[in-house]
Formats: sequence, structure tokens, C-alpha cells
Amino acid sequence: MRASGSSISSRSSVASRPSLDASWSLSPCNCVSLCPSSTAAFRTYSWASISFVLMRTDIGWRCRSKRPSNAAIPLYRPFSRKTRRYSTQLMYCSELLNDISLIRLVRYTSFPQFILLSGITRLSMPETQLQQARAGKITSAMKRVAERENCKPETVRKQVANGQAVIPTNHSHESLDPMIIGREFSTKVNANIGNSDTTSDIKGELQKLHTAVHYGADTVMDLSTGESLDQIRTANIEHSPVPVGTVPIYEAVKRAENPTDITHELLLEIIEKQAKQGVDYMTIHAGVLMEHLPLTDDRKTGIVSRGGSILAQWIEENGMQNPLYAKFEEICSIFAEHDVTFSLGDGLRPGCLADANDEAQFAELETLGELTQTAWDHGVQVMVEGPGHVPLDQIVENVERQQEVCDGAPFYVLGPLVTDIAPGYDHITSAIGATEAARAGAAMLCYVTPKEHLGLPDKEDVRDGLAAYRIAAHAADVANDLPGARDWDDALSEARYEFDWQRQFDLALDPERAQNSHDQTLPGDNYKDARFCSMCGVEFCSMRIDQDARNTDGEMTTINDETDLGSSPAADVNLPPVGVHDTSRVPDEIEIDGVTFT
Ligand SMILES: C[C@H]1O[C@@H](n2cnc3c(N)ncnc32)[C@H](O)[C@@H]1O
Ligand SMILES: Cc1ncc(COP(=O)(O)O)c(N)n1
Ligand code: SF4
Ligand SMILES: [Zn+2]
Repeated sequence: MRASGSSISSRSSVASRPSLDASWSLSPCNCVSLCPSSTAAFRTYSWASISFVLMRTDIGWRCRSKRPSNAAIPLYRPFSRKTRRYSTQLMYCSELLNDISLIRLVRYTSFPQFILLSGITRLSMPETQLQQARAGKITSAMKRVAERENCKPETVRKQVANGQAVIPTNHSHESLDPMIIGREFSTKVNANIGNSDTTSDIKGELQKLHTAVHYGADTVMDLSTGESLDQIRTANIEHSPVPVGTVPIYEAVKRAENPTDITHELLLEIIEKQAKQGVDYMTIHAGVLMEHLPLTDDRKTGIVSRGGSILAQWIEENGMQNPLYAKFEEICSIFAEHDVTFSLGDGLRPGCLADANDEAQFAELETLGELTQTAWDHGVQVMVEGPGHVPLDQIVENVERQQEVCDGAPFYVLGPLVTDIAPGYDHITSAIGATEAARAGAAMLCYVTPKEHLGLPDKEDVRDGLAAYRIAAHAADVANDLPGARDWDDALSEARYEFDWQRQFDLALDPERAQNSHDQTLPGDNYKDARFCSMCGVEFCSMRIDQDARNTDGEMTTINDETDLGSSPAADVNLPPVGVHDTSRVPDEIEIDGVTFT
């Protein structure tokens, strides 16, 4: 049976190994998926657990009943390219069968297109969190998430089972501490990092990753488009306790001579490679359809999504449909194998207030709604990306429409920026929109840094962006009455009123910044229990005046009850800087090409 320990350390044993499920039953549709597809899964599993392997014969598989010596067994041969993927999966089986002395074809199953090989133990592919949730299983990732969100594991399972929440957990992401994204849970924040062709190396990227995690990013996206893409991605995954997202079309552009030369095969190859590397979720801009492109003609700022603009160019120059749309089901199969979560990209999102909520944006959203269903049919977890630049009064409509069109799949919004006038302050223009979006039901906010529209963010920008977005997420959680969220505000206010400066710093979203600001004018230790600060000075300190008055009236004794953050229902998210990730599986060091990074 599946490992059932609730401790975090048992997570990988559940998430990344084939399940041994005695109650598994044969059915034509899951026989193929019975064959494991991840070599990693094999290596971590003992041979003894394999009981049988099923093979499809109707799609061109041939089987030899005898194993030729010790060589890899050519058990299966595809008839056509269409069956190539099955071939890959089954060849892994043959690697495994190598170690087994006798393979006997015993009988046909009740489904004539399948041959049952026995003499070996049962084996099945690790399933996605969605598939397991639907089957009524509570995985250790679900248990861990329930612990972090202070809810029942069954609540988590139900939310995942019906697609209202996702737990991005690639089977190969060993250092991950599972988290959940869904409107019923605390609002999450994503930080974009990654290099471009002008700046930043692996070391700089790892520093941005550390900064992002330290300041409370719930997920990070590696949006690198410069040098060393594979190395940066694998280093990020290895070091990240939070889910890592990518946009595979970016690598395709780097690999092809010209974006128009990107082939379907190249895209699938890159997606599969990144899935094997352990990427937890991928932005797939499959909703940018040929027929939607004319709808952007009258826009003020056209197509501002990078992925969207590249695909639009590809579609126009090749005169063919979006390859990510054409190959969507193949992508689903890859995602199902590794439990990669879709982040359905909004390639036609508005790039300015004037273009918000236009026909192109909503036409794409309809397509994303259909693709959500297709992904669910394949047992793959889905979230949906949203805009961008939207006037404050149109944000609720955006969220409600997405929730309706995509049947409650989690909404993951970039900002949105509520005004276009403040380059240099777009972490603020967008955090205002993000707060409104989260209030209306967005599940995850993609941060925007002060460098937006101006340049590549560095680690200080990452810190500023996260501060703005942690505030947005928390403000929405408080307003939405998330149990315990307000306790953090109450505890800090108590410390403030008591002139307990140290506690006020400690409880601050960014403790270092709070202390530095106080130190700028009143650095001495004696000021750390002073009953005023330099804002008003001792004579005009309203809190001191008020306290003295209340003291005289004998009221102070009645207001002494302290909020205990440790026992708050939101204890895990009420911790400064914010949030707690279990980093115990993140290695202290990593070596890349002979250079050690920490
Ligand atoms: C979709 C969002 O991703 C941001 N974005 C794109 N590439 C990077 C990067 N390397 N680092 C940080 N943010 C990035 C854009 O600024 C946009 O806001
Ligand atoms: C919320 C969100 N939206 C979009 C993108 C992708 O960027 P792009 O669409 O510009 O390629 C992203 N990474 N996150
Ligand atoms: S951020 Fe800069 S590089 Fe990116 S689309 Fe805008 S102007 Fe172009
Ligand atoms: Zn913009």
C-alpha cells in the first residue's frame, strides 16, 4: 500500500514512486497508464513490487515470450509514429524486466487488446494529485497542505478532486514542500525570476530564488530567456522548497533558429524534458487561436504577452493553428505522467487599460475554458492565467467570468495594474488590482516588481515586489475572513500600542526594514522601549497621551489580552517575513560545472 505517514519526509515516497494499490482493477483506459513512464520511479522502487505488466497489442505492440540473454528486451515495437509515446513508456518496462528471470505470457485478459504478462509483481504509474483525489485517496501532499492551511485533509481532497484547487507537485521535485492554490485557501503569491539575454548568471538567479522564498513567495517562475537555461532551471528546482513554474515556449524560441521554425516535435521534446527535470507547473499559451488574432487589430498595445506574441507570429507566418493547441492532448499525457500542472497562459491579455475586457481577451478565455475540461479529462491539474492591465472597476467582472467559464479552476492573475501612469511604481499600481482580484476570488497573484516595463528585476526588486504582493494577499485574506488571518494584524497592533518596539519589528512583514526605519532617527537602545517615536515626538505622541488618560481612568488593565499567534488558525501564514516552507530537503550546496553554489 501507499505510504501513509503524515510527516513531510514521507512525501517523496508517495509522490514520486509508483503506487502499489491492491485494489487496482483492470480497465481498457488505464491499462496503458499502468506502465510506468518515469525511469526515476523505477530506480527508486524495488523489483519485488512488480506483479505484472500489461501491453496493448492493438496499437502495434509485439511481444516475445522469451527474454534474450541479459540484453534489454525488445519486447515492444511500435507500428507507427503515432504509437511512439507508448513505445517510450513500454521500453522503460523492458528495462525493468531485464532483471527478472522469467517472463511468461500466461493468458489474455478479458480485454482482448491487452496481453497480460505475469511472473512479475504488479506495477502502476504514479498518479496525479487530481487522479488520486478523485479515487478518494488522501496523499501525504494533501495531508501536509491541510496542516499548512489548518483544515481537514478531506477538505483538501475534495477541492483537488473537483478541480477547484491544485497542488503542483512534480514527482521529481525532491526538495518541494507541497502547497495548495485555490480560492478556498489562503491567497498565494508567485514571484517571477530568471535571466534575459542582457543580465544575470546562475549565482544571481539562485540569489533571487533565495530572496523570493525568504520574503514569502509561495511559488516561483523561472522565466529565463538568456544563457544556461537548463542549468538555471535544474539549480532552481533542486534548491526550491516551493513549486517552480516555467514557460516552455521560451526555450523553444532559443533552440530554433527563428521562432517560425519551431516544430511540434521540438515543443513536445522541450515540454517532456522540463517535466522530467521536475518543473511543477508550466504556462501553456494554447488559447491563442488563429481565429482570435484579428480581434487584436484595433488594440492600443496589441499582444503584450511574450508567449502570445511569439505564437501569433508563428501562426501567421506558418498559416497553421497554434501548435500548443494542436498538440494539447499530447501535452496532457506528458503532464499526467509527471503530475505537471497546467497554467493556461493568457497570451491575449490586455497590455493597457484601454484594451481590457475586449473581444480578444474574452475569446481566448472561452478557449481556456474548453482546454480546462480537456486537461481534467486527462487527470491533469489546471489553473488559468489572467490579466494584466485592468481598470479597478472591471476586475471583479474578470474574476467572475473566469470562474464561470473555467468551472472554478483556480485563477492566477498578473497584477492587474489599475493604471498605466506610474512606471517605476508598478508593484504598487498592480498590487492594488491584485488585492481586488483576490477579494473577488483569484487564488494566486503573480507579482509585478518596480522594474516592470523598464528592465530585468534584481534581488532588491524581488523583495519590493514580494512585500507589495504579500500585503495584497493578506489584505484580501483578512477582508475575505480567512480564519485567523486578522490575528497577525491584532498581534502587531498590540505590540505597537504597548510600545514594544522589538516585538513590532519581529512581527513586521519585513522585520529588517521596520527596524532600519526606526533606527534612522532613534538608533539608541534606550529608544527601543520609549513611549514615542520621531514621527510626533514625546510631547505629541497620541498613543502615549491616550494611554496616560486611560491609565488614570483605570481602563488599561482591561485591554491586556494578547493575541497568541502560535495558536492562531492561520499560524503557518502569520509568521514574518511570511509563511513557512519546510526547507529540510533543499541541499545546502549544489555543484554546476565544477562550481559550487549555496
Ligand atoms: C508575465 C510577467 O513576467 C515578467 N517577466 C518576464 N521575464 C521575467 C524575468 N526574467 N524576471 C522577472 N520577471 C519576468 C514580465 O515582466 C511580466 O510581468
Ligand atoms: C500570471 C502570468 N501570466 C503570464 C505569464 C507568462 O508570461 P507571458 O504570457 O508574457 O509569456 C506568467 N508567467 N504569469
Ligand atoms: S518589458 Fe521591455 S522588452 Fe518586455 S515587452 Fe515591454 S518593452 Fe519589450
Ligand atoms: Zn504591462
